[in-house]
Amino acid sequence: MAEKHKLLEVKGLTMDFGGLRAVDSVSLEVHEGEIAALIGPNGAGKTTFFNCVTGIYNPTKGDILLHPKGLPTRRLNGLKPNKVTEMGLARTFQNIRLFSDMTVLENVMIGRHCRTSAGIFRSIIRDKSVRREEQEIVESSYQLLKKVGLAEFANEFAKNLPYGAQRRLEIARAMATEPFLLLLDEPAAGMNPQETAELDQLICRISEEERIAILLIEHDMKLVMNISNPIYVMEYGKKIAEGSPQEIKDNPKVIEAYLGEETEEDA
Ligand SMILES: Nc1ncnc2c1ncn2[C@@H]1O[C@H](COP(=O)(O)OP(=O)(O)OP(=O)(O)O)[C@@H](O)[C@H]1O
Repeated sequence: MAEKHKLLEVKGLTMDFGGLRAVDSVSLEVHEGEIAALIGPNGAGKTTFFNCVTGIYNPTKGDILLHPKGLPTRRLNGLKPNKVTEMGLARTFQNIRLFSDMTVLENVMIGRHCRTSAGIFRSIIRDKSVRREEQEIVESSYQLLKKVGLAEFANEFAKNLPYGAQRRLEIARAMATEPFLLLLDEPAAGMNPQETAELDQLICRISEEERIAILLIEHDMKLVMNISNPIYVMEYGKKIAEGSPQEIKDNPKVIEAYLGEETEEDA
């Protein structure tokens, strides 16, 4: 079988906050077609890892390499978050970051703007081509809302959506930037079992139909074990295991790390 194309390659990533080493020499890869997961107990360094990869922090050490298909490799270290997004890597946040007083549709349109050509001057004078581009943004944003099951709420204020729907809207906004790799930080947090089951399906659809590779941080073990492979496990900043769901379930180091932690599955 042909080797899958490597999209993200992180080598020896280390992030210090003063005397605290939050991420300690972590390496991982995400390949085309994969839904990969990064798990670990609270405070293991997972979100810090995402923040380094997406330009929020400049890591202390290590390399973050993006290998877009058919394009040269890019080193992401130190790039600003908007540059990382432009390169095809989008993310959602653990704490929902929507524009709550804007409509659901407008929130997605903001994501699309990173792919539009009109500069500020042309946007102000709104020439014909800008108006056409805007119409296209409305249409494609609406199509994305359909994909995540939120089309009927297009004109609702984002703040009025139920929690699970707000998380789906965040995913739609990230998809609007046309990524080939999507990082989801605890997408199921705060969701009820019904919403989590729908999210499970949505993530699989994004992977299969949109051909977007996914790396997700998640505490809901049922969701992780259902949909992701490979799974990477962190504890105290270090990667302690990687493998298939079965390998991770059977790994004594992982079992040890989670002892005493109440997982969502137990809850
Ligand atoms: N900006 C920061 N300044 C100082 N310390 C930080 C900062 N961000 C994170 N940390 C620390 O780094 C460690 C890792 O935190 P991080 O949020 O990455 O863990 P996590 O695995 O995502 O945890 P959780 O599952 O609870 O979200 C923690 O000890 C945290 O307090």
